[in-house]
Amino acid sequence: MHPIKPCDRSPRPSSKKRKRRSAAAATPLESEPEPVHDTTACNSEGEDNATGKRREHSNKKMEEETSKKKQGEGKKGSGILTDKLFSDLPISDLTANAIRDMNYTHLTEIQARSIPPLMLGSDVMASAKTGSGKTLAFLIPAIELLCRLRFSPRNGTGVVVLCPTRELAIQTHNVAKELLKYHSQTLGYVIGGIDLRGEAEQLAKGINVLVATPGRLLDHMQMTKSFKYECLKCLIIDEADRILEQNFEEQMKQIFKHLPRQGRQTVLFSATQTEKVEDFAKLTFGSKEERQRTLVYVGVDDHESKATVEGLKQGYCVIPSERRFLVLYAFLKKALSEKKKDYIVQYDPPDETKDYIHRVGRTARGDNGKGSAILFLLPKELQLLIHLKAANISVSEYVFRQELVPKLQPYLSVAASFCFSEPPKVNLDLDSSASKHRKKRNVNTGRRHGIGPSNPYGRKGGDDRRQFARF
Ligand SMILES: Nc1ncnc2c1ncn2[C@@H]1O[C@H](COP(=O)(O)OP(=O)(O)OP(=O)(O)O)[C@@H](O)[C@H]1O
Repeated sequence: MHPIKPCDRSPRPSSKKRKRRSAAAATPLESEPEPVHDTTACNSEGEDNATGKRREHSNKKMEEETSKKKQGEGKKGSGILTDKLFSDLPISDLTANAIRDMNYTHLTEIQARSIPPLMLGSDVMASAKTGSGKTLAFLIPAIELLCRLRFSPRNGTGVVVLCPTRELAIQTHNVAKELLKYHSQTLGYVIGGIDLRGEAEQLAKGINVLVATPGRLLDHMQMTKSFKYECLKCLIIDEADRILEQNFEEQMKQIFKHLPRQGRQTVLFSATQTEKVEDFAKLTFGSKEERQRTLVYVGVDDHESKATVEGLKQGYCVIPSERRFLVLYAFLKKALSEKKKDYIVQYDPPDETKDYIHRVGRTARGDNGKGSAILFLLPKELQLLIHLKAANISVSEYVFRQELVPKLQPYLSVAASFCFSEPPKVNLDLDSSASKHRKKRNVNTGRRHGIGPSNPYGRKGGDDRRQFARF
């Protein structure tokens, strides 16, 4: 079990003391969290009515589902699942019931290999393909840790999960919300693009599990006085490879300076093992020698030759730039008419192989996940395939079947009328000076965005250094 300092296990105070302690919630915390006096915490002694009812309900549910689960035990998915069961994990009933509600029975490999060392309190550095179940792998032990320590809002933040993008932070927050369903611990996120003051108000109330993007976390560390993180017990860095790519390195250094190091567990997860992740590990865990003494490595795909998942079909299609939009439009329209989702279409190539892996990793996720990804390439971009092959990613040529061509034709002609040679005449009846100016400009240049055969990405002159393929 995770080492708990003696003060974490101090006996539960009387209800009088409890009241006094809550009244003193505004006083600064000592370096260790106070024991939490919330009777809904995961211990079985002294449970209140609400907990009793919940337990009764969940026991009933458990009984109902035991037979169901038993039937399912023998038939774990043939994909990423192992034969290890969540019901065999030494976790609280509260987490176990939430997992059952999520309909998960078997652990994926990354979960089976990283949850045990994380539950023991080790620092862990793990990598596994996208869509292999990393989120639960780090969230379950982190939530269990706070549950065991009986964290409550007045203890402030006990777990920080850092994500490279807002979208990922929200996804992670949603999974944490499901896992915390029966727990008393609080959850929240701080991400860029949202009102700083509103977030600060939430932080002041005490967020135990905080999902954050690095820049915004640092903002609050520097500016939000009511943000309490002195008792931080676990720092999780998800998608470490992408965090460094987004130029968060300086912010990460600052964050490490602010965070308490003593008694803190550090966890680093990534989808790919790259030099950047190695650099990050140096920053996070110290030199290689230091790390070898204390760190647990979990490399699920180390023995695997394939960088992408089994259920993913990957194709590429060479299309001259002036037809790319037409093909995209036709492709999407057709997919929509057939009610097909989830296709990953890469309209332009990624800058690096690992970006490719991350993009296609948005489909064929989870156990036995199936999906398709198609990559549009200009003839001169074909050399990207050499880089992909070097990383053991095989992408086969996608040829539009002859019988598909007549089906695509109506869409192609609609798309052709959009922004290519003969735009349709549409009177928007907007007579503002801005629209007049726009009309004038359109007449002069033909294409406002400047995209054309000689400029497929709409580059605005030689100095335009926005992200374009560099192959
Ligand atoms: N034990 C499990 N059994 C069945 N499905 C699972 C299990 N664990 C996770 N999943 C499902 O697998 C999918 C991918 O999980 P998750 O998002 O955690 O992957 P990931 O490795 O973090 O991916 P990425 O690197 O792209 O963020 C999700 O849809 C999730 O619901």
